[in-house]
Amino acid sequence: MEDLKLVLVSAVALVREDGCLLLAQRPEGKSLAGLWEFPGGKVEEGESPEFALVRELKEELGIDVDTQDFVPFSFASHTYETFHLLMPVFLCRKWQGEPKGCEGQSLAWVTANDLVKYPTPPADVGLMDEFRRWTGDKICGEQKLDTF
Ligand SMILES: Nc1nc2c([nH]c(=O)n2[C@H]2C[C@H](O)[C@@H](COP(=O)(O)OP(=O)(O)OP(=O)(O)O)O2)c(=O)[nH]1
Ligand SMILES: [Mg+2]
Repeated sequence: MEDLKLVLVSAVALVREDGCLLLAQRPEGKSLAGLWEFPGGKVEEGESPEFALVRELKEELGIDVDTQDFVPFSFASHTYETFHLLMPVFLCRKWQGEPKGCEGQSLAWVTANDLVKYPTPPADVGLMDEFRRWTGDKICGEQKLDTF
C-alpha cells in the first residue's frame, strides 16, 4: 500500500548495568494491548525524535534522560493495516530516577535470553533479535567485565 500515513515514533532500549533491557506492556484500551514494547511514543509536530523521547520517558516512566546519552541503535520500518510505522530506537544506559509505570503499564527488566518470553508488536521482532545479538557480542568480547 502506498497511500498509508507515515507515523514517526521514537523509542528507547533502556539498558541497566547488568545488561537487562526495560520492556513496557501496552495497556488495555490501546492498540496492540498486552504486547511488550520499547518505551516511547509518537513524535509530535515540530519535535525532534530525541526531544520526543525525553518527553515520553518523563510521562511514561517518570525518569529524566539527557539526549547526550542517546546512541542510535536501530530502527523499525513496518506497515500496519492503517499506517506505516517508522521508529528510530536509541540506546540509553544513563538516566535519573527509577522507572515506574506512570500510565498504569507493567514494566519488566529482561535479560537478552528471556526476551523470547515477551510477545512484542510485529514491528519489534527484528529489533529484539538485534538486541540479543548486540548483547551476545558484548558478552563474548574481551571487554566483558567492563561493559555490563
Ligand atoms: N513506543 C513504542 N511503540 C511501538 C513499538 N512497536 C510498535 O509497533 N509501536 C507502535 C504502537 C503504536 O501504534 C505506536 C506508538 O504509539 P503510542 O500509542 O505508544 O504513542 P504515544 O505513547 O505517543 O501514546 P498516545 O499519546 O498516542 O496514546 O507505535 C515499540 O516498541 N514502542
Ligand atoms: Mg507510548
